[in-house]
Amino acid sequence: MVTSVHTSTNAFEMKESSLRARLPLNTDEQNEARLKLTHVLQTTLNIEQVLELFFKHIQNSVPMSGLYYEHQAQQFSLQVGRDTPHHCDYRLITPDDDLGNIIFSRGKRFSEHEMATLESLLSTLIYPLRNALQYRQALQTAMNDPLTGAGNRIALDNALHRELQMAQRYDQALSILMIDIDHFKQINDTYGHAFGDTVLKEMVQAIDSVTRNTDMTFRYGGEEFVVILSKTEAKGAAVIGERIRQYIEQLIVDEDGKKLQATVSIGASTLGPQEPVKSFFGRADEALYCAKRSGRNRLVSAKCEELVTTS
Ligand SMILES: Nc1nc2c(ncn2[C@@H]2O[C@H](COP(=O)(O)OP(=O)(O)OP(=O)(O)O)[C@@H](O)[C@H]2O)c(=O)[nH]1
Repeated sequence: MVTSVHTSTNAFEMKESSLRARLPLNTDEQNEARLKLTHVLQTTLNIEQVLELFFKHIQNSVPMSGLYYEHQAQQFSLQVGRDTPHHCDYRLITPDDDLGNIIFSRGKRFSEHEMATLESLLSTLIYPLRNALQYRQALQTAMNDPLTGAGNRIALDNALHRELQMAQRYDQALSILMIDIDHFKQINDTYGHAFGDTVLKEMVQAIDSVTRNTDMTFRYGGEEFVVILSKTEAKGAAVIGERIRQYIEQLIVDEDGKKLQATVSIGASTLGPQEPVKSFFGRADEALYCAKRSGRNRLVSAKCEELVTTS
């Protein structure tokens, strides 16, 4: 078992006065390293790339085996390199923002001088990191459905093309589930639009609670959702689809004294060899249509073959 040894836990604040106190001598070499790093980090807004570039370039000044970064509010974390027993961690704070935590690790202790050098180099990371976090947040806002938090249609389109390319390049299975709430118009008409919105939100939570973290949920239309199941064969898609159907069937949406048990119809499709995205998606849509036509509250495969029937 590897025991973690914390060399130091520090709050790194962007206050020049407190920073200067711990800086090592300002040699030309260090100034050059900081200047170079500043230029390199300005070349991208992608947060993964910013952290990878930072890790790569600080090796010349303070060699280490790994870097772990985490930003709780954005639910983002990244490990670059390997995690080893000795850690040195910093909370990155500016007067306006909390930029998360960064943990450096390696096989031997960090000396005081090395920590001072790290702090000096960290000052070059602050603004590129803040910009990358803001960019990531803006992208997420543009890609998410504001009501349910699920990915929106643009995100679905991007993810479908990306997953299809990956599946074809690495010869991996790929399936999708198209899920539609049954008689949703009637739910809205009977209980009101606000309650209908709550049902939509709870559907996404229900889908997310029974699928893996790597599965992705999107709101495709009003009351229609798509789940992308990477590395999943038809059999696996049937198991997950049926799990979602059963979970939702038993779920009671309860708000302001109104109670409802909704059901969903699901169409499943598994990617065929060399199949274009349009056909893959279209087959799931047809399967969903079959599920609706044959009585709702059921899961149907792309070939209109009912996988599980509810009596
Ligand atoms: N509350 C709410 N309703 C929405 C939203 N978007 C779409 N809808 C409603 O979803 C309903 C969809 O109705 P239909 O397409 O007829 O489908 P359905 O009633 O579910 O019937 P089946 O799918 O055949 O079971 C319409 O009444 C839309 O107004 C939304 O964001 N919130």
